Amino acid sequence: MKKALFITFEGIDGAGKSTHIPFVVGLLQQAGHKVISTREPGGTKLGEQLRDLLLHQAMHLETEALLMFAARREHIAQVIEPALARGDTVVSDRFTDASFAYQGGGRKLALSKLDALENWVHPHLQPDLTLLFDVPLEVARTRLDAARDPDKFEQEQSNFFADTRAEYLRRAAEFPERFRVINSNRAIADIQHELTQIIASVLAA
Ligand SMILES: Nc1ncnc2c1ncn2[C@@H]1O[C@H](COP(=O)(O)OP(=O)(O)OP(=O)(O)O)[C@@H](O)[C@H]1O
Ligand SMILES: Cc1cn([C@H]2C[C@H](O)[C@@H](COP(=O)(O)O)O2)c(=O)[nH]c1=O
Repeated sequence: MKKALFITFEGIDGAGKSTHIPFVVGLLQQAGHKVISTREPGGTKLGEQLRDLLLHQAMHLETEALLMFAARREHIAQVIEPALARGDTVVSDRFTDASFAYQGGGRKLALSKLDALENWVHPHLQPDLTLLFDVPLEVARTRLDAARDPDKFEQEQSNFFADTRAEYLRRAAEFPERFRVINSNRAIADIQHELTQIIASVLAA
């Protein structure tokens, strides 16, 4: 049986991560994995309701962090852990690194509070692989402007995204064994080529 993997996609809004999820899911399926594709905040009925609040309702930064982790608790219990226990591979569009990057880096919530929430909600669960799609802020902004109406996070100023991006890169340096930083300011075909190599090396390990 294939080893079940937990793979997360991260990056600032507009970095291009969601564009590549179907491609990576396809690579994993070709290798014989049954794949559950999901997202945060969300992934469950309650999580999607919380997502709607989180993306559209102003709130205290600690409320925001707590709701992110409440949605995550449900997501882990209802989707992620059962899938991994069945032997399925889970691909999630964002996970806890996003809380460190957005609530910690962007909003300046103390990282010790996020450590405490992480240790409470998933003390023994970490992604096997985190793909961090990295782009300069102005590239992400241009892509978002062309794509859709901005939600609460996407309306933030450039210093918020600079700090969010910096925290993502800091975590990538802290956890090099699971992070791969992908230069997402390239043609989609070039990024797919690199993703093919990364997934092949993870599957071969
Ligand atoms: N390499 C690329 N070159 C040009 N455009 C791209 C590239 N990657 C993605 N895009 C476009 O940028 C926009 C944002 O992409 P996408 O939705 O994948 O970003 P995201 O990182 O998932 O953002 P969010 O987190 O806000 O959902 C889309 O219109 C997409 O087609
Ligand atoms: C999991 C998580 C997400 N966020 C933010 C990041 C994005 O702005 C939105 C989700 O939108 P997407 O288009 O699906 O990427 O939520 C956050 O601030 N903290 C988190 O933990």
